[in-house]
Amino acid sequence: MNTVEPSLPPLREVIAKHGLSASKALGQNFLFDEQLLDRIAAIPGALEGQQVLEVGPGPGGLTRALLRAGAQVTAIEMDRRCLPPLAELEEIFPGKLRVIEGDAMKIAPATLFEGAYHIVANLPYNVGTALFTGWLSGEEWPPQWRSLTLMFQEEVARRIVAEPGTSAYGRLAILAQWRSRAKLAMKVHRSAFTPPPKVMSAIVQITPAEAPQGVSMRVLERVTEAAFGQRRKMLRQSLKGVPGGLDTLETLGIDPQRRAETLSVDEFVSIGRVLS
Ligand SMILES: C[S@@+](CC[C@H](N)C(=O)[O-])C[C@H]1O[C@@H](n2cnc3c(N)ncnc32)[C@H](O)[C@@H]1O
Repeated sequence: MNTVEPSLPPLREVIAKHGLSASKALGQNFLFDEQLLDRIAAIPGALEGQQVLEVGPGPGGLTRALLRAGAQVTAIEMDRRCLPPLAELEEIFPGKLRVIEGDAMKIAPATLFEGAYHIVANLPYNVGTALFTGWLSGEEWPPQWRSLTLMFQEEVARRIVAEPGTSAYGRLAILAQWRSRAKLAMKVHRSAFTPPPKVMSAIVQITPAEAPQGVSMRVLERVTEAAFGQRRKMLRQSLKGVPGGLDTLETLGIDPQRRAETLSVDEFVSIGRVLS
């Protein structure tokens, strides 16, 4: 890792110099603690020479940590006010940072890279879950990305890594776990952010695993949508509207009196396989 980088001003100075008052509408909560940022940048593993997509670099705190780790960073930022501080970072790390002004919701990462890349982001909360589900929903598997390291509100992070039988377990857990490994990598206290959000945050790390054979994403989504759409109801009620749903439970020997949250990810995959 490059531990010494030329004359990087403290992030608080960067914010002051460029008048970057945090915009609530853009979900801006900035991280200034460089040690914390370095620890976040270390979660994906060695990044030396690796391509990284960062969504929402803001004034560039996480960006500089990724650059220090030796990554080749592409950053998508919507707020034009953040472009000058990011341009300064480009000068300090020549050829290592590409900044794209735009809405990450409208840019397919695959169009930005040849070959593998990692995604690392302190996500804007208003679009975080939508971006995340988009990255996990592609038909192509393994995807072009090698890992996702993403900051969420802790409650959302817990839903992503949730286990069956818990109230947090639902569609997000199944989406994140049926062909990936998902783990809670770090909790981040609200006081680490400026301004501090109302709730705690946590970082999840996702790495692709082997996709189970014979199951389509679309069918699995239909089943989990129906099952968790009425999560308090028994499966015999909630899966009524899914053609072949009740027969599939019988075929697989799954008790129709069970509720969605008691089914393991593998059981959902088995249902999806029969219906696919
Ligand atoms: C929570 S802040 C994180 C800032 C910085 N990475 C940090 O950790 O201090 C989220 C950032 O995402 C940007 N942003 C919000 N919506 C976006 C979108 N749709 N596409 C790209 N960037 C977006 C915001 O302007 C903001 O800079």
